[in-house]
Amino acid sequence: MAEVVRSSESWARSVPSENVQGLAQEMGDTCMEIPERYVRLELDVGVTAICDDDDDDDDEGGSDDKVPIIDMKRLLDPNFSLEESAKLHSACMDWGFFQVVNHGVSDEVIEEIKVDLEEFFKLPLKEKKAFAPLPGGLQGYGHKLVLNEEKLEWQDMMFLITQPPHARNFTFWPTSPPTFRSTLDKYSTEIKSVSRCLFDAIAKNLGLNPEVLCGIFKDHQRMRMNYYPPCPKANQVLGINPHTDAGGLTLLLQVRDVQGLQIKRKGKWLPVEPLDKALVVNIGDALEILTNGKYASVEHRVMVNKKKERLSIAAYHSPSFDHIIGPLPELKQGSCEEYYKTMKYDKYLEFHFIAKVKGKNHMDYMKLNK
Ligand SMILES: O=C(O)CCC(=O)C(=O)O
Ligand SMILES: [Fe+2]
Repeated sequence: MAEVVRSSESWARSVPSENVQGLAQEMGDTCMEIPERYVRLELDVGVTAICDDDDDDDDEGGSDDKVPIIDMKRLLDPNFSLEESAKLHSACMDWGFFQVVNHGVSDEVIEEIKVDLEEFFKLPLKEKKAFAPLPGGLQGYGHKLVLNEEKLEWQDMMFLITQPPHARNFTFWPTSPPTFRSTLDKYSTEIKSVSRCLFDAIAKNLGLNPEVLCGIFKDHQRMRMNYYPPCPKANQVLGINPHTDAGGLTLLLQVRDVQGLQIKRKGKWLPVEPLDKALVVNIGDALEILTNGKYASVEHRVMVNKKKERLSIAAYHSPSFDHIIGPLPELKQGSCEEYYKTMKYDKYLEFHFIAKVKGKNHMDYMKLNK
């Protein structure tokens, strides 16, 4: 096993990971078994909730097995915004996940980023390795954060800090493939403005000054580009382990119409159906803490497909490392108790990434009286 590289960011450790794309190819060519380090005998695929396309529940409000859909055009239209904001509020409280349509990211940019991403993962390994992180760095192709899982994840990924000014400080950025880089620039800027709109609407729903949330989440955007090769024994591996996202809001684009993302809902795993051009949005731990638990970060994982590859891009919007995270004073007024500890975000991250945790257990540590 590769040696752990301690990054310049105190909370993060990353290890060079195996090239899973190559491994999957080799398995296809030789009919070899899945290496033991990937096999999850305990995988509870049996409890996966069924997503029934034919049920009569309407998407507008009632369905309990489909992630709510928020229409951003309606959210911004004075004639419909009250109604759509209420939908957003209940999605944040009851689901922690929703899909956003009419989000304003242009079709052109979405198409470009999808194509560039597919092209990148198609490159020969040698070329992709040119984008491996420098020693101690986190950004680039092939390394992964260590989450203390003994079993490996069935995926390759590239991790980038995309939002200036921080992006400028990192070595990967100036060396990224030029077309990819300009597409990412456009995509990250457009995604950033979608996240601003959402933070704004969320702040209004919580009775906060919009500047409060936009201020906290204004300049940290990271992207994780995920490539999940097919696996003949797809039910025995995991593309990504059950986890919650650490930050405020994650905006995810699923590149192809291949199901894989599942969220924990009422004790079961529920698939999130890919919806053309929609962004899947979820609440992260920092927003759960800031809202004093009113909005919850929800555990999710990724299953892989037997035959098809799957790609996604997750854009995380997080507080800066030295930001103090705790329940916002405005949300603990009156009789409301304070349920979470207050600490610097990097201290929290250290715990999120380094503690021996699984799924969402680490949030227990953040709760008071535990
Ligand atoms: O690929 C996906 O659908 C989800 C990825 C994810 O959860 C993440 O990158 O944090
Ligand atoms: Fe995630």
